[in-house]
Parts: sequence; C-alpha cells; structure tokens
Amino acid sequence: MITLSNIHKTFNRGKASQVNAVNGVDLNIGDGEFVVIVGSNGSGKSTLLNLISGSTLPTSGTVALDNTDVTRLADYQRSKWIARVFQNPLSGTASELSILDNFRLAALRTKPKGLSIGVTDAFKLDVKDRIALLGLGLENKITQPIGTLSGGQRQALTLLMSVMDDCKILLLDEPTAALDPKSADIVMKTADQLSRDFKLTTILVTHNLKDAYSYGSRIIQMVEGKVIKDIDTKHKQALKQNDLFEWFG
Ligand SMILES: Nc1ncnc2c1ncn2[C@@H]1O[C@H](COP(=O)(O)OP(=O)(O)OP(=O)(O)O)[C@@H](O)[C@H]1O
Repeated sequence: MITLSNIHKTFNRGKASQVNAVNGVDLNIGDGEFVVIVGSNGSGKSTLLNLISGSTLPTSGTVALDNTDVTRLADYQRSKWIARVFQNPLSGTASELSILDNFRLAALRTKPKGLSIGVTDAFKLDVKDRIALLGLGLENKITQPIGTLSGGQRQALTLLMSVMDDCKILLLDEPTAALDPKSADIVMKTADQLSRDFKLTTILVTHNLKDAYSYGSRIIQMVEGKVIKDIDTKHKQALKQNDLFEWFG
C-alpha cells in the first residue's frame, strides 16, 4: 500500500542550518497494517508522515501509494488515498459550525469542486449512526457547535470524519498528545476501531510506548532520520510490553 524507496529529506540545504531530517528510508507497508513510529524528538517521524501525505516533497527517492508513483503529487492530489489527524484537536474541525455541518464538509473533502451535499434526513441518519459507534452519546448533539465539545470528543469526531470518504490510509501524528489520559484512551480506541472497521492502513506517530504496544501490529523506531528497528507483525506478537520499554525507554 505504501512504498518508500531511498527517501531523503534535507532542509536548508547548503546552509549552516542544514538538517538531514530523513536520511535514506526504505519502507514497505502492506494493506491493513497498523504501524507505530517511535523515536526521540527530532528523529524525523513527522517529516516521514509529511513525505507520505505530500505536505513535504522529498529531496530524493520515491513514494508510491497503492502501486501509483505519487512522489511529485501535492497533498491535495493524494487526499483520495489519505486521511490525516494532527496533535491539536482544533486543527481538523471548524469550531462555530455544528457537528453535522463539519461532517458535511468532511464528506466533500475529496469530491470535485462545486459539488454540494445537502443535509438530507438520510445524511443525518448516516452521521448519527457513525457517531453512535463511538459510544460517547454525541449522536444526540449533532446540531451543537463542535467547538463546545471537549478536546477528546472533538478528536474522536475528527477521526471519524477523516474516514468519511473511502480513504485507504490513516496518518495519525501524535493525536493524543494534547489530551488527558481518559480522552486519549477514547481517541486511541476509536482509531483502532476505525482502522479495523474500514480496513485502513494506519501509521501512528507517538511517544507513548504503551499505545505503541497495545495498538501497533508493527513498530518502527527512527533515529537521526533512519529506521533503526522494524519489529514486524510476527515479532510484535511475541513481544512483551517490557521488552519495548527496555529497548526504547
Ligand atoms: N520545515 C522545516 N524546516 C527546517 N527544519 C525542519 C523542518 N521540519 C523539520 N525540521 C527538522 O527536521 C528534524 C526532524 O524533525 P521532525 O519534526 O520530523 O522530528 P520528529 O521525530 O517528528 O520530532 P518530535 O518527536 O519532536 O515531533 C528536526 O531537526 C527538525 O528541526
């Protein structure tokens, strides 16, 4: 589903501030894998996600999604494959608009410009059914401005909205970093459930090793822009949580 071949990303090339943020990464991620990327600050995790999403283009190397070379495609041109959720719960939604209107906008994300989606009874029912899956009782609040919800509720809805339109890849960049433990738990469980229900290929960047252990089918460690450890599904299954803490702690 995702193939990175000898990817490099250098910022500020030729200047004193030059950084080799991603430094020769080869990675093959198969359909339906839940990959967790861990590594210390500045090791290149977010840059790697940006290279996959297209919000950053590589200095060299290639990116393929679903066997299509997308190396030179911008992020909006990759949006039919990719949904992305960031750290800040405010970044994925429009505060003043109702939950329902936010879902309407999300449904339009990858549709041709000029297309509109009316808030029909069928659409409302579909949104309510999807929200009910979260088990947070938010299906009865769909006319409420989304800005009135807690960060965790909002992030769970952002996740749900991000997979409204048949995308295949879900990129999660520290989606729980700004949340309290209970909200973080809800968001991670939602991500896991959506990933399974929609058979998504998911990549999570996190500093939380417990989440990495609980949710990852594969765990990758980055250091200085390189992948230095890649624990595949078979080895992950045999792994104890403590092993992970010893390696990365
Ligand atoms: N747009 C940019 N311009 C210049 N340098 C950048 C840019 N984006 C990232 N970098 C640098 O590239 C390196 C990798 O950054 P990146 O954000 O990918 O690391 P990270 O592993 O996600 O870190 P963190 O865990 O702190 O979020 C860092 O040294 C960072 O300062």
